Amino acid sequence: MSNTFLSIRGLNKQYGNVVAIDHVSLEVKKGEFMTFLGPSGSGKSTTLYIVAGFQDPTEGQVLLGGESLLKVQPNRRNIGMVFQRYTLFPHLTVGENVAFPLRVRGKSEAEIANKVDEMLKLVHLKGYQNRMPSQLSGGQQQRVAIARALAYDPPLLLMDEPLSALDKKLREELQFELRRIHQETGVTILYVTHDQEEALRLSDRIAVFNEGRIEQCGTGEDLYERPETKFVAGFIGNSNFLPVKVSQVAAGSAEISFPDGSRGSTASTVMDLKTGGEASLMIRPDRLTLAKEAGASADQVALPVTIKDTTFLGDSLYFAAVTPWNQEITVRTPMISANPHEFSIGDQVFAKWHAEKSQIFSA
Ligand SMILES: Nc1ncnc2c1ncn2[C@@H]1O[C@H](COP(=O)(O)OP(=O)(O)OP(=O)(O)O)[C@@H](O)[C@H]1O
Repeated sequence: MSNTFLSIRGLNKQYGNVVAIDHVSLEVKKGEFMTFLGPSGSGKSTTLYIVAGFQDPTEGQVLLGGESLLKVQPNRRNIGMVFQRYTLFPHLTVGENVAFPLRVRGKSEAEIANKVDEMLKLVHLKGYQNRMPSQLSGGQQQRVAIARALAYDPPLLLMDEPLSALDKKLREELQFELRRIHQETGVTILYVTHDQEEALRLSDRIAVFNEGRIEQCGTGEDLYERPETKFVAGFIGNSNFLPVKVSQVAAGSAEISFPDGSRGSTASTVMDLKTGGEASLMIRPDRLTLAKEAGASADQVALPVTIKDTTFLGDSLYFAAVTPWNQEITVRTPMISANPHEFSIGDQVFAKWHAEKSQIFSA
């Protein structure tokens, strides 16, 4: 890729017998907001810390602008960093905190004053210059940390769960701010989170980590609409996984049967799908509709279900329904196309979906 800015190649890190990351490779473009998303212990922080220089890889290479980063001392890497916990100097004012990296780099007083002003404006904390960190809310402290990290115009900003210590409302506010700051500065960001909603809101692309590997890297839409593994399908968005038997495989489609004998098809296949084999069919709750009659068009699948619960969620209706083999599945219907009183608990109805809206994975 010619416009690659940061290149992570075959990174491997072992702590004794523990493999923290296993041949992680990734190309990041200049100005991109790239998020590492994955469960606890999946290797996100280890990868970030190797880029930062806090850890050395057992194997692999990291290039920034085509030059190896691994040979450069951490304090010379010119990379901005923001962590989960507020890491401001408690004895310095807000202004002095932001000025700190500039002082270390020997900038002139005039330059420092200008930059501190500009940065506090950027994070919407104009006028807070003389406050002490202890006089700020958690969200404000993180804004100062962001201002400090960006003060010397680093080409790369690393953020390790920077919003996870904040309550939901503040977190959402800062997510919005971060997007704006990213757009205004054009800085390349590597961001670590285990919150999929946060990842979807912020990122240009998301690398999904699982057990030390990147399972898939793509836009939020790629990951939601075209997950390549069952793990990604389950980790991004909500999903129903139905056990199926494969009765026929053709190019780009498969005939399947469900445990109650009902038949259907799916417009997706995976490499190791075999006729007669077991597989898992994934359908998003928002791709399912409920109907009183079975009548389905040729490209639709209709499964008999019994409604177990209905919930009004304001913008949508949520149903829990039980299949003939006693599996609970969920259906989500936007209010705009729903009549809240059409279905009741105990109703025997049909859950329908279009074959191309489902995806099959080896079981
Ligand atoms: N210093 C260490 N010594 C031994 N094992 C470690 C060390 N640091 C990390 N590990 C292990 O490496 C694996 C990856 O950890 P890492 O912190 O990168 O995951 P993570 O995805 O960032 O998780 P979290 O979201 O909990 O921070 C885990 O199994 C962890 O226990």
